[in-house]
Amino acid sequence: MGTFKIEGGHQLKGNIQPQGAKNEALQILCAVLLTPEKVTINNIPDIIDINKLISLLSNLGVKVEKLSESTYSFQADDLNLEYLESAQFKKEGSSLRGSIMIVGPLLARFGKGYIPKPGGDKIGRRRLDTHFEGFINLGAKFRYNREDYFYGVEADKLIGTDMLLDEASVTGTANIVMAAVLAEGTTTIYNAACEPYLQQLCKMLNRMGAKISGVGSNLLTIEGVDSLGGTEHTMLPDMIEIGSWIGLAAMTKSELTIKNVSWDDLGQIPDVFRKLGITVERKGDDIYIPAHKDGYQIQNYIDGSILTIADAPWPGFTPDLLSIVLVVATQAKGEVLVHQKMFESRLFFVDKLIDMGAKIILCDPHRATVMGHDFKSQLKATTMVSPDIRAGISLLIAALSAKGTSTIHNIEQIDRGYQKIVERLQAIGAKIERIEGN
Ligand SMILES: CC(=O)N[C@H]1[C@@H](OP(=O)(O)OP(=O)(O)OC[C@H]2O[C@@H](n3ccc(=O)[nH]c3=O)[C@H](O)[C@@H]2O)O[C@H](CO)[C@@H](O)[C@@H]1O
Ligand SMILES: C=C(OP(=O)(O)O)C(=O)O
Repeated sequence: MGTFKIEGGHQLKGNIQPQGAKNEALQILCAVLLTPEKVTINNIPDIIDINKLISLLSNLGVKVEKLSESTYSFQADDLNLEYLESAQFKKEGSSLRGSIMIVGPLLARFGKGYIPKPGGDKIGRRRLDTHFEGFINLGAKFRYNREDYFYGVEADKLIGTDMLLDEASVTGTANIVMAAVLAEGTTTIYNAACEPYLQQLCKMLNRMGAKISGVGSNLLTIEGVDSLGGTEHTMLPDMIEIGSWIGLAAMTKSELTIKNVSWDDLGQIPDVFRKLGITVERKGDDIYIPAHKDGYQIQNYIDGSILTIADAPWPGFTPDLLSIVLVVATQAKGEVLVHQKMFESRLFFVDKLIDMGAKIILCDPHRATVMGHDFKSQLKATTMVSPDIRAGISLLIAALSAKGTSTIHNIEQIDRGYQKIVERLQAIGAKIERIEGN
């Protein structure tokens, strides 16, 4: 288990370039299974989850070529489908969440898709019903082996149909879209997730020859085609990383420029941080955060009532940034209620922040009220264990703002989503070190 040692209380300064988006990359990499032709992908983040998915694709027989640090080509022209029934696949497929999205493409192209219960963050219940109901609607037969948590779908052919998803699941929509593009006839998917990463997937599939309309809305219409061809695709910058760096700048009172953020794809993210009193300035396609020497003040609602920040499916605010909002609020002036609606186990890390001196009341598993210190009291350094990827980065931000030296264990949880984090933070002046192998 790796560890970070962090000396907090230092101001940072400079530019930071966000990595390619993890959650987009997971969708896009699975889409290479839809064609025997070559697909070239740029801006792939070098993080644990993505490297695991690339290795899984390679074990499945996809020819993978690394063309530069962040560009790879993939060619799925001679797959080894027996791998799907191997013990190795059961182990590798269950070690990340994104692997679930190989099922749709495999089902569409080869008539069968299998997956062990996927991993990902232990942040509450994460059901897969939406995915499999979608495949069943397209005509697939479903089986689930409860003993080894193994899911399977099979179909001689998929037939387009109209469906209304029971929830706007992000990976569920991506999976169903990737199955429907090769189905016979037309599929409509209502209550589809429509976040920028899904839009990116649909645009890429259209470039490969798919016929998807309604991209960006919650009603997708997909006219099935017989086959898809190769393409080139570039990942957007990671919006969760961008939000993390906004939080980092505010809490360490640092002047930071976040480069090439693709502003128009950030939705509510800049405004939510502005509601916490943080100045988020647009400079071309960069975000400029000035040093908040006098702190930042949380806005109330017009009627004077306390601000609530809650998640919702896109274009609502992403649940993946609520842990960061929460940690940033601990040093704001004012109060905020953070309401994590989607996941029931994502707020328990506040115990650690409370140990560090933050004023937080965990109202129930979904809601926490934060009373900011307005920098009148600094957080105290401590030793902690990162429970999940976003709590991990939030604790790291807390440690960088705290007085003294903190230690964070289980940093694999951070490494699975943040590329070369030590080097990038050191480059803007952070005192952070990686201690391997303890
Ligand atoms: C690999 C990947 O892309 N992971 C992201 C993806 O996970 P993932 O695709 O697994 O998440 P889903 O969109 O399926 O939903 C996650 C959870 O929220 C609940 N839910 C979902 C939709 C809804 O309208 N209401 C609702 O309550 C679901 O029951 C589920 O428990 O989307 C999540 C929600 O943005 C993000 O946290 C994850 O980082
Ligand atoms: C929850 C997340 O990831 P995953 O779905 O891979 O667990 C996340 O990226 O915040």
